[in-house]
Amino acid sequence: MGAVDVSLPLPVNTATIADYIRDSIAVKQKILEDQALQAAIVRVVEVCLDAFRNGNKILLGGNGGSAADAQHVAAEFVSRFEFDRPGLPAIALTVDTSALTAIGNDYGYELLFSRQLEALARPGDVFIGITTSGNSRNILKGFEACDRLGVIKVALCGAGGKVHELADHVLAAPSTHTPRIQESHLLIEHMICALIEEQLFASEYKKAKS
Ligand SMILES: O=C(CO)[C@@H](O)[C@H](O)[C@H](O)[C@H](O)COP(=O)(O)O
Ligand SMILES: [Zn+2]
Repeated sequence: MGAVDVSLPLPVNTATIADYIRDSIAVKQKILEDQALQAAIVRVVEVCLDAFRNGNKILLGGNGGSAADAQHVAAEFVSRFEFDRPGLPAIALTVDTSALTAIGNDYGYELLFSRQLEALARPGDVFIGITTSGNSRNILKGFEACDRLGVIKVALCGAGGKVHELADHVLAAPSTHTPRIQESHLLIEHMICALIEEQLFASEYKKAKS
């Protein structure tokens, strides 16, 4: 067998790469200029701080790339974000393959998050549902369950979708394009983690920043 040809069949289109970067920056620029969205981010931080201070927890759910986000954020709370400090209670409802396959198989994929919320959530907890379309049925059903359970509903979404009407707090990336929305979600998620860490652990924060 001859050497493997690892070159791409077509020349790499650097114009396309530049367009991707520009599009991503454009959505983030809109977030930079969107005072209402920034105020909503602060309100979500306050809601999460209240939950942690009252002994409650944060639960997160999402599909595909947003499932990865749910795990990413939960790990940042439970382990650490920017500096060492005690762990904070957060659970990604996307990680237990036995629960996910049992619920999907026995009750249906739509009930993936609502069933786990019914089992794990307590009044005063916060559910962050991450969905770029804003219409994923399992997230919508999750929010319906929150109403029955006294759980605060935060939607991390894009410009459209039914979650806008269902959630208590809507953090909408100003785009309808899934990858661009996901890139902005990561920015918003990291801002929320940073602000919560700073508020809860002010002296450790100051030490880490000095
Ligand atoms: O990561 C991506 C696309 O960038 C995909 O895996 C994407 O997350 C999946 O198609 C999801 O099922 C989309 O769900 P949603 O964001 O509309 O709730
Ligand atoms: Zn993706």
